[in-house]
Amino acid sequence: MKRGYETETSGPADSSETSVSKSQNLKPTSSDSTPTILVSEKLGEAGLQVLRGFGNLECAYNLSPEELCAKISTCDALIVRSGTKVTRQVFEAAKGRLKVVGRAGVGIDNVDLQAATEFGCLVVNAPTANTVAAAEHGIALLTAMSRNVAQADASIKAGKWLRNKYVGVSLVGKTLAVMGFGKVGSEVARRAKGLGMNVISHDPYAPADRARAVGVDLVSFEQAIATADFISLHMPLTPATSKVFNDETFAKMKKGVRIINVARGGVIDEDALVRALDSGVVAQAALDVFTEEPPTKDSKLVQHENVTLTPHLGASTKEAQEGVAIEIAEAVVGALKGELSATAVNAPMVPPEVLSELSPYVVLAEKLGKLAVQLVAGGSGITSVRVVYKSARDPDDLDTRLLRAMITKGIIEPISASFINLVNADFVAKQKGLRISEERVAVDSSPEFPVDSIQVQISNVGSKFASSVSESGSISIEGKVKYGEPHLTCLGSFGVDVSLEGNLILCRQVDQPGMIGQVGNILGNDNVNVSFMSVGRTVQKKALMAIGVDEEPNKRTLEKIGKVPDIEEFVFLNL
Ligand SMILES: NC(=O)C1=CN([C@@H]2O[C@H](COP(=O)(O)OP(=O)(O)OC[C@H]3O[C@@H](n4cnc5c(N)ncnc54)[C@H](O)[C@@H]3O)[C@@H](O)[C@H]2O)C=CC1
Ligand SMILES: O=C(O)C(=O)COP(=O)(O)O
Repeated sequence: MKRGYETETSGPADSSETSVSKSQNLKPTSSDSTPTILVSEKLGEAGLQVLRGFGNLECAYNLSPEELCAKISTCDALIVRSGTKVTRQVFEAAKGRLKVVGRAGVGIDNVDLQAATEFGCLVVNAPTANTVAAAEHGIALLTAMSRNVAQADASIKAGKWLRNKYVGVSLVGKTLAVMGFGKVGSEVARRAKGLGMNVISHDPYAPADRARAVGVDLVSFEQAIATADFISLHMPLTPATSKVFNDETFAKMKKGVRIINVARGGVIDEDALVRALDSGVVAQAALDVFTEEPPTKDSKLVQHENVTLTPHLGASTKEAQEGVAIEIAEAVVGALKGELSATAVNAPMVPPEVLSELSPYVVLAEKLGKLAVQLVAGGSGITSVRVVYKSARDPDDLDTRLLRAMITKGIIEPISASFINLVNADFVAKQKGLRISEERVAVDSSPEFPVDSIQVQISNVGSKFASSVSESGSISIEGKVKYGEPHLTCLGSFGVDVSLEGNLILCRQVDQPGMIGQVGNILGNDNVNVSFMSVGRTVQKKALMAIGVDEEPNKRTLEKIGKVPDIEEFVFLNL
């Protein structure tokens, strides 16, 4: 029982729904790396099948906030509808394990997106599969309200036959204002035109030609509310739309206006709506959504004779729920596989083709970040990073968000406990006072490749390997992708060619014979396997030796290298 209502054990029913136990573990939870996906509200079977095929699926409905918090640290993904509040406490309780929250529907106002972003948790939604269902429900409420269907039904069941009391109003020729001309709003408009209504719309972001194509004029907010006989709400709940229908705006409406809300309860000040209903400014309201769901049973709004109510059923058709379930299951599985989702809500969307092309550069970017930070004396105190992308492509053809995020990850992860991904990279960088500026330089190479080279410069810091400092005084490293693998190609003013993998010893020495042998002997004698060696020179008779080693040499071995005469400096780097 919630707020005095009887509720189901699961979400809104469809005819195949059976009673579901509070926690239905559909596959044994294992301690292996198979991801665990928690579904906290009723989801269509087709989506559950997709999830079962991928991970350990746990369906646990009607969890209290405390129960959700207790469970979440064992879950890699959480799938919700509108009934689960995914608060900051949930992300905190997840202790870093929760990688993705899937909202099986459109509105994400029940997910704390800021907290999700801070914790590096991706949020995806299913934005298209319930559009028609919501639009049809809007039309159902419009017609039911105008003909008093719900009230008349209740009265006849109460033994009354009231043919005069429930005389309705006609829709044809009336003006409907659609507030929010998005996916649902435009479908409502189309259907209302079919009913012979004159449809206008207010949406500050909708293109006028898209509205015109449906025969709808976009008008100002004031004009919409002042001229409409019916107002149907289809905008998201945001700080800008919260309680946008209030005493002041109700006062500007045509007396006797009728309001339908299939969007979010929070866009209406519900107390003001009761006042407007009582004064007759609003003749009727039909509401599918409420500020608090469920609303209190004895609230004036719920009990008002001129209000028709449904318990957030807009998306609840069999067809929509199957569609939404598949859409969200695929998005969540994709995210758990590390793919970027086309329906990400708190991360840049990178189309799959761009992602596959950038993949090797993503690895290079992270390695360069990781290498650069290890060259900083003390490893911290970094405030300013400059990234230069050399590319033959038009700047508009190069999406660097992913590369920047990976450089940030490479720089921050070795020096902090933060877990960084595409979702939270910019947030964490900002929080740590790290300013990352980017520059694109056009080069005359093949535009077949998105990037020719990436240079990472860290300024205003000391370096533990002076050779990495360029003439401008910044630590500077540059890398390229060669044969699909990341390579370091420039360090300070030294040109090098080193595969960026495993562990690396960099030594600067006087350019003379025998140096490679001496260092190689030390490593060999101490059982350190050398995977490659490469030497780069400068004109000043200086050489830079890069040695790849399979494992980290112990302190004594490194000391021996440092004592080799003519080795002027060296550094061990873990990539
Ligand atoms: N009752 C239910 O079960 C369902 C409710 N919804 C809700 O319906 C709403 C619309 O969903 P969709 O059409 O899929 O989203 P959408 O994103 O396609 O459309 C929303 C539209 O609202 C517009 N908008 C934003 N701020 C506005 C403002 N201040 N004034 C007027 N318009 C504004 C946007 O420009 C956009 O065109 C959402 O709140 C969603 O959560 C959606 C599906 C089912
Ligand atoms: O998709 C939306 O925004 C909805 O409001 C649908 O909510 P539901 O998934 O039915 O709880």
